[in-house]
Amino acid sequence: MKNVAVIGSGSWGTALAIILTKYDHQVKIWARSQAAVDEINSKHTNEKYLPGVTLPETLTATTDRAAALEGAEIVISAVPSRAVRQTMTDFAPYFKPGTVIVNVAKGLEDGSLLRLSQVIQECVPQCEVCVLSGPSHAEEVAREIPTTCLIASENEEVAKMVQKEFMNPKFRIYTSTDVIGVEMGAALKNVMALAAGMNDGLGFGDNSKAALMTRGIAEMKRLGIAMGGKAETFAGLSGIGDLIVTCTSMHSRNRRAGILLGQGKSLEETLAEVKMVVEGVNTVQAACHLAEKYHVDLPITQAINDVLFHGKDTQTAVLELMTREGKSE
Ligand SMILES: NC(=O)C1=CN([C@@H]2O[C@H](COP(=O)(O)OP(=O)(O)OC[C@H]3O[C@@H](n4cnc5c(N)ncnc54)[C@H](OP(=O)(O)O)[C@@H]3O)[C@@H](O)[C@H]2O)C=CC1
Ligand SMILES: O=C(CO)COP(=O)(O)O
Repeated sequence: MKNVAVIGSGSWGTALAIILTKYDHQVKIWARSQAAVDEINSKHTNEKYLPGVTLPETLTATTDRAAALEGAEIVISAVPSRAVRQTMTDFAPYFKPGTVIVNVAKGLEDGSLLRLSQVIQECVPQCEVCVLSGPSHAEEVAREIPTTCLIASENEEVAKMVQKEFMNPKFRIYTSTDVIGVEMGAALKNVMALAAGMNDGLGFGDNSKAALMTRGIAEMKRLGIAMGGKAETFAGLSGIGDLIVTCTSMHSRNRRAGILLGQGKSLEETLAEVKMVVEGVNTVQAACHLAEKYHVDLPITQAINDVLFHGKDTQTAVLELMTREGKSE
């Protein structure tokens, strides 16, 4: 049993807090809003992010950073990618040296193009940073539907410690030392899920979805390998596994956003309707910049970038993808 702090009271932070509390850890959530803290502490719910789910009564929340981290041996960072640097900078003075931080956000930092574990390590160099990824919608983990994830750390001992602590009969954890591959799979699958949603919103079918996912994983792998990740990681839980769940599940925020975009809604309308964070939208520009930097071709990612930020209509983007020069697989 460990003392675990979860920074962020959104759907994923709350779901992880629930499953860890149910399997005997002492868990405290840090939320930025007092209303969220009051609801968790007194009503044992988080209706905005996990409607219909009852939280364990021993799971508590606070807005106080020092109180949240007091005694914490493992800290989960569960804020969206755009909030990671500021949040970790604000928390930095409260971390004890050697604390293990598990980043669960899936994305890249705009501008710096850094992976999120790199951002966290810059903010809190005194801590051990690792990454949790895999096909894991919060809505299902919170309801104890069997789920598998991956803990990635260059330090295998750290990965094994987190595996041992987080694993339970409903939440199976594998380890990996390929942090680059795991983080790039996690970030890039969100862009593909936007495309899969557009496929559905446009009224396309199963052939086009299968094509998108197959060529999508090829793109993810191409960039991931160029950055130093391993090919086999993209055949695993944080590659094809997460791609499948995000491209096909109605729980996926990215897929839902893609459906609305495919139906002709603007990006602004789409984000307002989905309400929760849509990381693919935040990741696509960074992915295009990385493609330039590493000289790799990412046609689907580029097409999504053109649709989201350069006014290209979805039908034209699909036609252009389909009529590119013929290639060998
Ligand atoms: N949901 C899921 O199933 C999964 C999500 N993830 C990843 O986890 C990360 C978090 O996603 P998720 O929980 O779904 O997001 P949600 O949209 O459900 O919640 C976001 C949380 O972050 C807080 N937050 C937002 N902006 C800031 C900020 N600037 N500073 C501090 N806190 C902030 C929100 O607080 P407030 O409520 O006050 O706005 C809220 O608690 C994402 O990177 C996502 O890709 C990974 C696997 C599964
Ligand atoms: O990463 C996820 C599932 O593994 C969550 O994906 P969405 O953010 O699209 O809901």
